[in-house]
Amino acid sequence: MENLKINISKTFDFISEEKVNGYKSEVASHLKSLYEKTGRGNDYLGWVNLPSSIDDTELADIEATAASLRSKADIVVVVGIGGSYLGARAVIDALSNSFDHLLTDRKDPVVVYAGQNIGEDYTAELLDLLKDKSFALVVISKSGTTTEPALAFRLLKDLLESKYSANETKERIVAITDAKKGALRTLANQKGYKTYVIPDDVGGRYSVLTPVGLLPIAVAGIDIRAFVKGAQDMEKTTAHEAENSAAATYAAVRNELYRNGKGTEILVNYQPKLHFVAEWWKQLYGESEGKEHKGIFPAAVDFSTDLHSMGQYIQEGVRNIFETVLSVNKANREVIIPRDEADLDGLNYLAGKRVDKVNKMAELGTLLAHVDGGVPNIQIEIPELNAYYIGQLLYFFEIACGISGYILGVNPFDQPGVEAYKSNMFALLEKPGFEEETKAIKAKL
Ligand SMILES: O=P(O)(O)OC[C@H]1O[C@](O)(CO)[C@@H](O)[C@@H]1O
Repeated sequence: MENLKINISKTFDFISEEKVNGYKSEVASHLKSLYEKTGRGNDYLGWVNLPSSIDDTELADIEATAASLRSKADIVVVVGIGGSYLGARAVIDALSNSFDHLLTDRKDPVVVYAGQNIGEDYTAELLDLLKDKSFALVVISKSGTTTEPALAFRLLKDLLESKYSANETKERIVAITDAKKGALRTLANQKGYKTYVIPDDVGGRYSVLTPVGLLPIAVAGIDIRAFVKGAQDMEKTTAHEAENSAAATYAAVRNELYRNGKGTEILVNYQPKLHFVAEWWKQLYGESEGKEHKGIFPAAVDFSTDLHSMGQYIQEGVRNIFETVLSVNKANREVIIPRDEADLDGLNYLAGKRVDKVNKMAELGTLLAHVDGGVPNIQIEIPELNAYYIGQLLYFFEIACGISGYILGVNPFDQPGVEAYKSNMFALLEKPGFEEETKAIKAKL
């Protein structure tokens, strides 16, 4: 198997190669602090060795639970938000048929999501859908107290309980949460649900290689062993190549771009299946680096779709952006463009070529146009879209994020800023214990 590669040559019109190389000793020392767990936020570094520490028993247990849910349910609802949702969705969407939910001759249950928003219509429509369907729940919350998934879980659990016996309901719920703390842990223990533990030292956005990601991914019928193997190989390669690794290069180059006025990074894909990899990446980098009034703003686009909406801005708007392109070498499927006698659409010059050829030329043409327009470009080359390379990619981004956050000079493993909206929401909802905040916030209205 190959490794994914990084190409930063198209940044050197904007920053100096020498300067990027100058980060090497700093990167080496940050990698050392990650491996030795001595840097800032070191009580949340359990993810660093997750790939190499997952054992066969754990994988087999997850596979058995997934098999049981798959045999019972036509729809499995994954309830969670943020890091308790995005990793699973990123991998499942990247590796599933684009029209998965419409396939009728299926052997895998349809995976749908809840608790990642508080939309009442979304909730009502989901409850309507599930009423007459055989479904199961995987509820995921590290804290066990996050409002969005707790609310969705209460409603979905009620529906399950109204359809099935207490014992059958129990068989259809799996909870993934803290070993001891939180409302979800208390409930799961009381009801006797099958549970998995999110280790104390693994934060939500770094948890895709724990049962948080692995169980839903296995439920979707994806080979979690290949996914883990990809991450393991990336863990080994990064440790071995250290400051010369793809992760080290990515961390260095994006910080050098940031120091040169490029405060927004746009993650670009040309495969719509990667949309949720970008959503996962946005949380990873946004929550890790956006603090102390610092940090690159992580944005994302799906090309060529968004070339017809965002392309103008990227080409000619404020020059504070750079792009990181997820470039997939080889499409998994082949579609040949047919010849047409009349050629009224003028497409015969493409006859006999693959659709992927057009996509690749759109990618290359865009890269050159954007660089010419003043947008530095980083390319991450992924040999093909499969579980192994997605495993490599996600671990690559995680370790690069740890290094990058340390270069930036922040703690990449906390997220204190997320509490502000929660506190306001609780005050406005008059949650017990928030009486003072309620008074204060009402005075502002
Ligand atoms: O797993 P939990 O505790 O429900 O948290 C979900 C998400 O919410 C956050 O804690 C932010 O509120 C994220 O960091 C996390 O990924």
